[in-house]
Amino acid sequence: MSGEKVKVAIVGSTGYGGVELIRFLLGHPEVEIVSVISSSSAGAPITEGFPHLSEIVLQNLEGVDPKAIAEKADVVFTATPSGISGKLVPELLVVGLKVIDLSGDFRLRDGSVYEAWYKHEAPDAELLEKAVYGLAEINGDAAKGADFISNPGCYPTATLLGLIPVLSAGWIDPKTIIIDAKSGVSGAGRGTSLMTHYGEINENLKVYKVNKHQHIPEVEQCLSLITGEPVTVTFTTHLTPMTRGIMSTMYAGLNGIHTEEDLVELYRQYYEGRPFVRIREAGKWPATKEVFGSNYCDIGFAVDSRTGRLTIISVIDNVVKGAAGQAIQNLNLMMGWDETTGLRLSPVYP
Ligand SMILES: NC(=O)C1=CN([C@@H]2O[C@H](COP(=O)(O)OP(=O)(O)OC[C@H]3O[C@@H](n4cnc5c(N)ncnc54)[C@H](OP(=O)(O)O)[C@@H]3O)[C@@H](O)[C@H]2O)C=CC1
Ligand SMILES: CC(=O)N[C@@H](CCC(=O)OP(=O)(O)O)C(=O)O
Repeated sequence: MSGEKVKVAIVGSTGYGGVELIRFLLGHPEVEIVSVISSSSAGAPITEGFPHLSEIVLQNLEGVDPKAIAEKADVVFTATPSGISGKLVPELLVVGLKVIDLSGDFRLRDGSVYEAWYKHEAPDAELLEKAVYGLAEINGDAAKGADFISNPGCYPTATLLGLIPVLSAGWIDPKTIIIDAKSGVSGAGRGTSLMTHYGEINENLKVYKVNKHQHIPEVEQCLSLITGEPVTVTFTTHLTPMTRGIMSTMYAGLNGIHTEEDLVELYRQYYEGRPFVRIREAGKWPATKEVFGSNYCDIGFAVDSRTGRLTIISVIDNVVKGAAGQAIQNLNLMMGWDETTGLRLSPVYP
């Protein structure tokens, strides 16, 4: 790159994913943010809605104009809702931008599956084929040099990182997988709703989208690629009264006898050289606070020799590893940089 910084733009910069991209990219040594984009507040300083960025981000918000973005930027992040990205991304690719999309629009290979679960018209099959699914620890090689990456969903990131090593090893029966996942309210984005406002979620725990969550086909698509045959899962999502964090607790029947120590060794080997996945020692389980504000995914295990079942606990910060952090990890892979560049922040504690 001859010492020049790569120029990045962010569409959806006024959402939770977009603002978190700004926070991390400000500390990234290889990039410069050249444009923060909003479809509804173009012309206003970003600090009007986000005073915490006062005297840090000086630009005004700009409108969504692919040609104008291409004149300034090399890479664009689309932190936009599903249904919007599907229409916008083709316009950004055609003007020569590299794109990293945070929405669900390009994660599913089969457009008819997307339409069934997301209830939007699917993007062109050619683009669905072209999009590299950016689960960095699993598919990082495909991201290297790519010009279009589809960032995984928040729940699938925690869930797949937790399940793939043991499924690849053949130690669990894929027919028995049950996933019980919980998210903080920022997973629903910045918009207000009856689901997430204080009086509704404070001191409350809610189950939602049972057997209907749009991340079910994404998890099944990836697990089926691992086993080579269709895998279906029971996947139940919960909303918890916290701002950030996902805990995915997964259950499956074990094939044969494997101890917690065996699992720790299997996972440490599988993720060797992948600094953002941390495996707890046997008998220790991670908590969401231990990854808060960071790009880590922490995983722990419990084997129940009485029932022959394995429990896997995987935690991430949904806004970081589940969205903006992983998107930057994908930028690093795309550009051939060390995957940790700009992401070496320890979790915020307490
Ligand atoms: N929050 C999370 O934990 C995660 C989110 N995601 C995905 O990332 C994406 C962004 O999520 P999040 O930041 O939480 O969502 P938010 O609702 O907080 O933000 C979305 C942003 O998109 C912008 N937007 C809306 N309509 C348009 C449009 N027509 N054209 C351009 N921009 C538009 C809005 O900004 P404005 O009105 O200023 O244009 C808004 O700020 C979503 O697809 C989400 O599913 C994925 C993983 C985790
Ligand atoms: C707490 C909460 O509401 N979380 C959201 C996650 C949304 C998301 O990541 O949606 P995409 O698939 O479009 O990326 C949900 O469960 O729908």
